[in-house]
Amino acid sequence: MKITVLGCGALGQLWLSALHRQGHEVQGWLRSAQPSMTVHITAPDGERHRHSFPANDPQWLANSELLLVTLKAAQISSAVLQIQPLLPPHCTIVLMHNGMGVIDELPPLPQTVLRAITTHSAWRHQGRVIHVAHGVTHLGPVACDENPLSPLADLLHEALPEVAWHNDILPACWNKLAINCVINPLSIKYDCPNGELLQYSGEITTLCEEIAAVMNREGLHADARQLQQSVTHVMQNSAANYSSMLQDIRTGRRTEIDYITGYLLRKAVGYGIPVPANRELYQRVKTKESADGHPKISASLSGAWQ
Ligand SMILES: NC(=O)C1=CN([C@@H]2O[C@H](COP(=O)(O)OP(=O)(O)OC[C@H]3O[C@@H](n4cnc5c(N)ncnc54)[C@H](OP(=O)(O)O)[C@@H]3O)[C@@H](O)[C@H]2O)C=CC1
Ligand SMILES: CC(C)(CO)C(=O)C(=O)O
Repeated sequence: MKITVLGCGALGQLWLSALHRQGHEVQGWLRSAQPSMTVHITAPDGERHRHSFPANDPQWLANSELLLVTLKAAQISSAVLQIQPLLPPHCTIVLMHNGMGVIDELPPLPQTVLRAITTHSAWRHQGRVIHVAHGVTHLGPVACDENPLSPLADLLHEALPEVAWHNDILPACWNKLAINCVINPLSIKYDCPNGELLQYSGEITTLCEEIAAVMNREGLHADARQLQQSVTHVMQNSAANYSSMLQDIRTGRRTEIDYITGYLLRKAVGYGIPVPANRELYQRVKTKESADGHPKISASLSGAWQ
């Protein structure tokens, strides 16, 4: 398959390399104007892969059957809208990111748009991508009436397993959102790796109760105790890791809080559900972002839950 990967950071390079090794024709789409890029991956078992890829070829884009978008949530809508007119109508666009709400920023497009979330873990270090741990990628449409594209899940699964197809991806997105709503901002509040958050179980219970209340109004049948179990499980499995949000704060980058807790707060306001513990964490992260010189919350979000 002819594929363009938009956003060639940690996750994007992982997919570029994996899809190439599976025999697909893959190019990267970069912010900087350059005709090629080199990817170095260190796999979880220590095996190393190095390969050069074409980049930014508009003709390649015009023939792409898949646009895999692996940008940070706030970067997606403007970047996709910039190149979308060059895509053929039969190209499938897959948005693979943490958080929710990006899809609402996009107008209806002629291309099919799918959502993906992943629990793979990768980070960039000295020009390399370290694939820290394998995970599961969940893929599917945000509205159940799309034509099933489960063969795409099979294709992605062959490149970088596990990939699971969902006829409705929203429950999987909400479960991941819930985990990120708890771990990411708490890791900033306590400035610690994920495992150290296990000691704040009372606070985690309150956060999960608020999140479950919003999820239930979304029709997801969430149970606060089960959510807390999932959160605890992720904290234990990633005990030594620093959350992506804490890494963003430490490296002076904009966080994804507006698409994680921010999304939850917007939904909570819409349903009239009080979520004070989550709001307190949201404001804490925004204050930290502003203190570090990051852009304040975007106009479309401002004041909605204050
Ligand atoms: N890494 C991981 O293990 C996981 C990541 N995720 C999610 O996946 C998404 C991507 O994460 P990750 O790969 O870590 O993020 P990165 O920041 O490593 O990658 C994003 C890449 O996109 C580039 N970029 C930014 N704007 C543009 C643009 N307009 N056009 C082209 N390229 C652009 C960035 O360039 P530059 O470096 O110059 O800014 C960067 O290389 C996030 O939502 C994250 O939360 C989810 C699970 C695991
Ligand atoms: C699940 C978690 C919290 C793992 O660190 C994550 O997805 C992140 O850091 O963004």
